[in-house]
Amino acid sequence: MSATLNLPIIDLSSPDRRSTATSIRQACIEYGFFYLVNHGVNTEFVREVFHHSAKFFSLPLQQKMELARKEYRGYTPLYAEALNPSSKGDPKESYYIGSVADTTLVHLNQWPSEELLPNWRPTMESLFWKLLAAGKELLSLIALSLNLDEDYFEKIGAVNKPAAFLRLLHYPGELGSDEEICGASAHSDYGMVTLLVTDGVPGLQICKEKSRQPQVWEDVSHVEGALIVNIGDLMERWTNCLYQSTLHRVMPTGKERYSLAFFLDPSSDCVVECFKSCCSKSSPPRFPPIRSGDYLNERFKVTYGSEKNLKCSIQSKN
Ligand SMILES: O=C(O)CCC(=O)C(=O)O
Ligand SMILES: [Fe+2]
Repeated sequence: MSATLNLPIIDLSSPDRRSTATSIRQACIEYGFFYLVNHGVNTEFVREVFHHSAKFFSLPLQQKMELARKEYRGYTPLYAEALNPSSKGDPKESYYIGSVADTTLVHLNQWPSEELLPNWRPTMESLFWKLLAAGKELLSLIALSLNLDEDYFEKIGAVNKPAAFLRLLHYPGELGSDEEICGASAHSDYGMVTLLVTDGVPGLQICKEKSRQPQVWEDVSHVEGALIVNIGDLMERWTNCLYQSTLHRVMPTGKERYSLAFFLDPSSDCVVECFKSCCSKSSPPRFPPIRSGDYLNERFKVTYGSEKNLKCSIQSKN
């Protein structure tokens, strides 16, 4: 049995931005995870999105494979992805939608036809825009929490062409509850922040101290109407490990589960180097500066193996 955490709840629309920023700082230092409420993505709409997601995943495999992932966009079948590269592949299927905000790459997205799944594409595009808006608003508070100007991520070019991805996930329930098989194996996310929408079925767990052995896993419960936010590896590098990109996984419970993960990553040309407010003489930068696109490319390659056209899929062409 794992303990259940009481993660902090952050109110995105609170007028007291200073105090919200202070709570974000505490949450990111202690957990690297928190709940986000009043984020502008309403519960009714989320229900509709899950309905559309379930419709797609219930199509015959052959039909789903017609939209098989290319350029990191489209359908990924069961076991095709290993979030932990030493695992045999995760028992989940997913569907990736690349940034609809990036005019140079938006054409790479694949969509089921309107005849097959009416209103599917506009619903997913609408979710994308809503999560992008919430994510950008959150980033301004994260900047404040690091004693930076609210528009700092804009100023350094991190969000002008964000390499955002929306991933629809489906964990089939019938695969059993073998302790050894995770729905999503232990991993940290790669980029800035992830906004996660869950359907109420449990399974998500975090390990607060990744280097501690044996690892201690704690359950993250679903809070109706809240998004679950977690810090990614590039944010950890930016903050010199002040903010944790926490290890997490999804354990099977025997129940079918759906989730929606929105990865908000920096524009590929943005150079990620330790924020001045996060290093000092006694605490020098732990990581060399790195171009976001190069870093993400490497991480994608390890997770998905060598995928053709990997480079052009996540690097914007200027
Ligand atoms: O499905 C979930 O709850 C988590 C998914 C996740 O961690 C990921 O896709 O990176
Ligand atoms: Fe994740």
